[in-house]
This record gives sequence, C-alpha cells and structure tokens, in this order.
Amino acid sequence: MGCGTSSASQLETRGLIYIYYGTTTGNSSRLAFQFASEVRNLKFIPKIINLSEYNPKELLSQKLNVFFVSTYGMGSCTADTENFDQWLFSEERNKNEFQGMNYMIFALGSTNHEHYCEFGIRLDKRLEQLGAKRICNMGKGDAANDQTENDYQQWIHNEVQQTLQLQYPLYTCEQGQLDFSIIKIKITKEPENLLSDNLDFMAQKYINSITFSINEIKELKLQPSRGNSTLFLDLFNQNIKYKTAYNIAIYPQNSDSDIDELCNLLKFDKNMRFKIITNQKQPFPNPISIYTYLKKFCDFSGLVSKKQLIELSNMINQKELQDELLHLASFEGRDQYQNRFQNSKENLLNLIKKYQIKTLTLEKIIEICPQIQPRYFTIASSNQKHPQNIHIMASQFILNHERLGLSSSYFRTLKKGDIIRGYIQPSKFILPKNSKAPTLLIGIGAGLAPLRALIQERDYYLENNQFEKCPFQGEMKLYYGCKTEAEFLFKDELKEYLNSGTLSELQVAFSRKDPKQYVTELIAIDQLYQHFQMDGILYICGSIELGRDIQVKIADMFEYFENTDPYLTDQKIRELEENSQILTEYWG
Ligand SMILES: Cc1cc2nc3c(=O)[nH]c(=O)nc-3n(C[C@H](O)[C@H](O)[C@H](O)COP(=O)(O)O)c2cc1C
Repeated sequence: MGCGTSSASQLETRGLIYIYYGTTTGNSSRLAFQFASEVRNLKFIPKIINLSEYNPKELLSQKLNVFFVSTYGMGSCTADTENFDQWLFSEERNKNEFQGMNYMIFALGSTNHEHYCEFGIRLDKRLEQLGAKRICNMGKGDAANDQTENDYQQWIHNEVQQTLQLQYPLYTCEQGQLDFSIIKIKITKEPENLLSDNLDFMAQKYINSITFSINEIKELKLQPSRGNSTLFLDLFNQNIKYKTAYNIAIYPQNSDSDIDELCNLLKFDKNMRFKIITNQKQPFPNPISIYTYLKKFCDFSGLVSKKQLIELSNMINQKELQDELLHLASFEGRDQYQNRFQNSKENLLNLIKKYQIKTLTLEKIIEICPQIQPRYFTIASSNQKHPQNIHIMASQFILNHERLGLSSSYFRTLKKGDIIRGYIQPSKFILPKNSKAPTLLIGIGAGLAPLRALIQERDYYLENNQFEKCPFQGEMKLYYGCKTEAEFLFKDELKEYLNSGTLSELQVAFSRKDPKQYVTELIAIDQLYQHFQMDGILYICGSIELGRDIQVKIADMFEYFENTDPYLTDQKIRELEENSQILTEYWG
C-alpha cells in the first residue's frame, strides 16, 4: 500500500485487518461482524471471510489476521472450517511458513463441554508453531450461562484495543487503495432478485437451502406446562435425501405483526425495494424489498446486543437514558446487562418502542442486526420408513408471558400446508458398524428425537421381513426420562414398539412424580458392563448433565469390574467413543 501526504482523497487508517470465522449456529459470525465494526472505529479496514472461503496464498500474505472459531463435539472445528483445519495441520506446512503474520484468536465454546474451546486452543498452538506471532492472548467465549458476549467484551477491553492502537499507528493513504466495507443502500424499482450472486457464506447457505411443506404440526405433550411445550412437525419434500438421525437446520422468520410494528415506528415503506452497495460480498440477496429483508434475513427480535444499545443511545435525547444504555453496553455494566436483558431476552423492537426511537435508518439496521441463523434439530424419523418426510420435535421455551424468542414465535405461528426453509446435514449419530451389536438408547425430553429415528429404522426392517439387512439386529432397549406422565412423548407409539418386539425393553423414569426417579437410576453398572462386553452401542441424547451422569456410571463400571484406576477411566471412555460404542448428542 503506497502512502503519501494527506489530501481530500486520502484517508487516515491503521491498515487492513482480516477477520476469519467458523460457525455452526452463528455466534462466531455475529462476533466477527461486531469486531469489524469495533476495529472500523479504530480506523482499521476490516475484511470478513468465512473459513470455508479461505485462500491459502492470500492468508499467508496477510499481515494481521483475527480468528473467531467455535468448538464442537470432541474438540472439533465446525463443518465450514474443516478444509482449513486439514490444510493448516497438514504435514506439508513448513515451520516458518507463517512468519510475518500477526494473529489474534477469539475461541467460542462452552464450559459445559469437556473440550472447552479446544479448536481455538489447537489453532493457537499451530499458528505459533508455524511462525505466526500472537499479539494478544486468546479470548474465550463461554456459551454456558450466555456469557459469550461478556467474555468477548472483556477480551476487547483487556487485550485487543490497546494492543492494536499501540502496534498499528495511523498513517494516511489514498482512499482508492483501500477496500471500504461499510454498507450503503440504494432505493430501486428493479424487481427482487433472491438468487443474486456474490453472496457471503451465510447468505449463500440460505440460498442453497431447500423448502419443505408442513404435512402435520401438533403439540406432543398432553399437558404442556406454560413455557415448556414440544411441537411435532412432519415435513414433506419429494426429493429429499437424508439418513436416519441426520440433523435438520430450519430458518425461522419474523412475524408480519412485528415487521409492521417496526415499519410503522420507523416510517419504513415495507414494499420499497433496495440494493446493497458494497465491495465486500453481499450479506443477503438483493434487490430486495424491506419486507423480505426484515422477514427472512434481519434478526431484530433476538436478544438486544451491546452494539445495538450503543446505536440506540445515539438516538435518544434524554441524557439520563443515554447514559443508562451506554452503561449497560459497557464492560462495567456487564452484570446489569445480564440481569436486565439476558434473562428477559428484550429485543431491539421492544427498545425502539420503549424509547420511541424514530431515527434508526435501514442502513443502520443492516449494520447492527445479525442475520437470522437457522435452528438445528435432530431428525426424529427413519429415512427407510419415511423417505420423503422428516419428523422433528421442537422444544419451545416461552420466556415470559408475551415475549418469545424468534424461533419459538415462528414455530408457534406455523400451520399445516405452510412452507419452511432449511437444510439437512449429518449428525454425530451414525448407524452401527456391527449390525449384530445390541443397542441401548438413553434420552430425556425432546432428546427422544434421534432415538425414535433409530427405533423406526429397526421397525422398518422387521415390518418388511428384511431383518437381515437391518443395522440393528441385536436387542434394542430404550431408557427414557421425562418430568411427568403427561410429558411422556410418543407414549402409545413406544408401547406399540415394545409390543411388536421392535423394542426389547422400555423403561421410563419420571423426575416429578412421587417418588421421583431419574433416567440414570434405571441403568445398573453390571448391565452396562454386559452391554459393552457384547460390543454394545450406547446412544445418548439429552442435556450435558445427563451425559455427565452417565459418564460417572461408566467410570464406576470400569472401576468395579476392571479395577481401573479412577484417573484412567476417562481414557477408557474415550476409547469407547472413538470406537463409536458411545454416541452422543447433547444440547447446552
Ligand atoms: C452439539 C454441541 C456440541 C458442542 N461441543 C462443544 C465442545 O466440545 N467444546 C466446547 O467448548 N463447546 C462446545 N459447544 C458449544 C459451542 O462451541 C458454543 O455454543 C459456540 O458459541 C457455538 O458457536 P457458533 O454459533 O459460532 O457455532 C457445543 C455446542 C453444541 C450445540
């Protein structure tokens, strides 16, 4: 970049900063975009790139790279990061290949998981090993108790801001030489084009997704308690190809009433169409109407972010309120933010209404609102039994009397015949390699979903007299936990599977019945030992706490039956996992 003395066409900057992210549920991308606007304020020129689109040559020539990466499963990266992961850890990489590169990492994870932020940690070690220079300590964002945003803010405050300002002094440069990334919009009469090209990773994913029509939708709980319901959806797509216990991601949409309310408050004509002017990749397809943008792409009903609070504070005249919002958005106000917003999930729309904000522009909304991210569900049907239909079980948490999260509100409005958008992808549940092995299925609540898919798979082969082809020829037992009899999902269907012999055993523990019982109490360690002795497979689906309790049981089993030292039981459990004898899908 050639730089000279300052003139009208010149710009003061600290230079380019490349922001890479790898994400599944959108947290890393949200923070990557937040980071971009933060460093833009520090006069950097940010470029955001999803790790699936990294270019090795470009990456190696960049002087300052920031990585937002999340961890899944046994310390793995996200699917969009797999190629980068393979390239980076390949033996072909030379020791000093990354020399001259400065980097920072913000690792996302959850302390509920054993391998907390492990991919970020691995990435950090590897970059250093290859000669890159870490300029800030790694930040870690803990999704447990919704701490990610606070942790991020702490990282920016304690590590990043000062380092960047100190190490990257301002200089002047020709504007044309630098890549601007601030989004501008242009009103147009052109028709909408929802298949436009040059889209960024997340938008392209949306465009590549497929549609399903809702064949059936119903409440599964006999008496759904307030704030706690489980919807069953039967989704149809004639051409769908999926495998049993795959995952499905569904894009929620904002409600028409919320869109109307927002447009009325901000005096937007929802039918007006606009184009995006940016020399970055397009964040959503366009030309697009305000209505379609708000409906399908703009997450204005999620938890209000600190960036949104700062923006709103600029639009409020009353000094007291302004200070209050700024405090809530600040590092010092993080506890108040937590108490006030995270527990009630107050959103941007509520605040615009409350503070009677009238000056928020569409450009600002595009800048401060994340894109709507899909919600993931494990498919509750077998592709053998239902080749063109996908069943899902969607748990709904109603946060308080009126306010629902984007996803819950969306699911509550759906009805038979509606069209929804999403995509399918493999889950961690795979079918057994040894079809003769017995299977023990353990789940709680809506964790029944993938277990039901496996039961259906066995039932299909039994029903069709093709048992020799069945991946589950050994005994199949289900241990299920729920609060009360009224929350025993698919009770009749499961009992039917027991009667027909598809299930060899069905046991249910009720945690709110007198006397209460938890599902782990149904499992005896001698039975577990016998199960693994027969090369048995354990499928577990439920909360992370359930996973921990079962691990304790398995550790006890090793100590009791094999005299394993307590410190070696983890290793033995890991071996069972690596051998695909313990397969888990946890939430939280
Ligand atoms: C199924 C599942 C598995 C996860 N496994 C891990 C893990 O092994 N280690 C970890 O630190 N966090 C784990 N997490 C937490 C995620 O990394 C965390 O929620 C993160 O904020 C997700 O970022 P993303 O939205 O960018 O994908 C897991 C989350 C889910 C839903």
